[in-house]
Amino acid sequence: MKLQVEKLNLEFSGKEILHDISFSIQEGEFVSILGPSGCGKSTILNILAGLIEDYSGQLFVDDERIKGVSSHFAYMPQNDLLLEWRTILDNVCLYGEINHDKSMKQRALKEFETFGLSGYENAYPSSLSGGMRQRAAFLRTSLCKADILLLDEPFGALDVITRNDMQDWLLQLRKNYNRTTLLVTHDIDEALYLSDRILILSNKPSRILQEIDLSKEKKSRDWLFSQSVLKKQVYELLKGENHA
Ligand SMILES: Nc1ncnc2c1ncn2[C@@H]1O[C@H](COP(=O)(O)OP(=O)(O)OP(=O)(O)O)[C@@H](O)[C@H]1O
Repeated sequence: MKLQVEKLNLEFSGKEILHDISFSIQEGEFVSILGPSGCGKSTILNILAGLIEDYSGQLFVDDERIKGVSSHFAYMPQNDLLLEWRTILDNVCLYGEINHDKSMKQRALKEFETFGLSGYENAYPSSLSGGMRQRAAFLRTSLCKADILLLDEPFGALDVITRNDMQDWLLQLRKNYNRTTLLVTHDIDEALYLSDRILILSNKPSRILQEIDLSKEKKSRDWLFSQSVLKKQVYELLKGENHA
């Protein structure tokens, strides 16, 4: 499904946060929003998830206008929000339980191996590593029958090696799961490595400074290491914004 965002504007307490943000995401595309800290990245996801309603502008999914909470989106916030008293299987099936989706348990069990969680179906979150917890949270999000995944800094709290492993895993996963995804990150490497397209935001009031199309690139860690010119260009753009 295609997402179209038209002229999003938002103020918090009279302070302009978002200024005329417009972009679209095609079916199956993986798009990242990269921007300086506090520029409004999470706010954009919160608007899409229906958690903020007092914005101006319009949202369309396949030309249908949407407002408020919509079943088109599955949202994974920064914190994994796993419930410590529920097993991993019960955690990943939480939305299925709420929506009386009886098929979810079967669908979930089939995915444990792909998500690197085999054998942990009946374990509790406290026995999982940070990376495994994020994969469990990601499995819970992707089991939702939503068209578009909204990921807010999913690997932000992980150490650099685990974070890289998770990025490698997600890139692999994308080859089989062609889900339309909008990722928020402030990690340049992560955005370059995972995205078909990157939207770079300015400082507040944020607007789109630049779009980078990477859809034709063959991604690998070696490809990422060879992108020093592009990385420098993005870094200087963001650094200029931090000092603006
Ligand atoms: N509910 C709210 N009420 C008032 N101001 C808010 C609210 N939520 C966010 N803000 C402000 O809006 C701005 C954008 O916040 P947001 O969390 O979207 O930024 P971000 O780019 O995701 O930041 P970070 O990279 O640090 O996670 C910040 O200045 C923040 O303080």
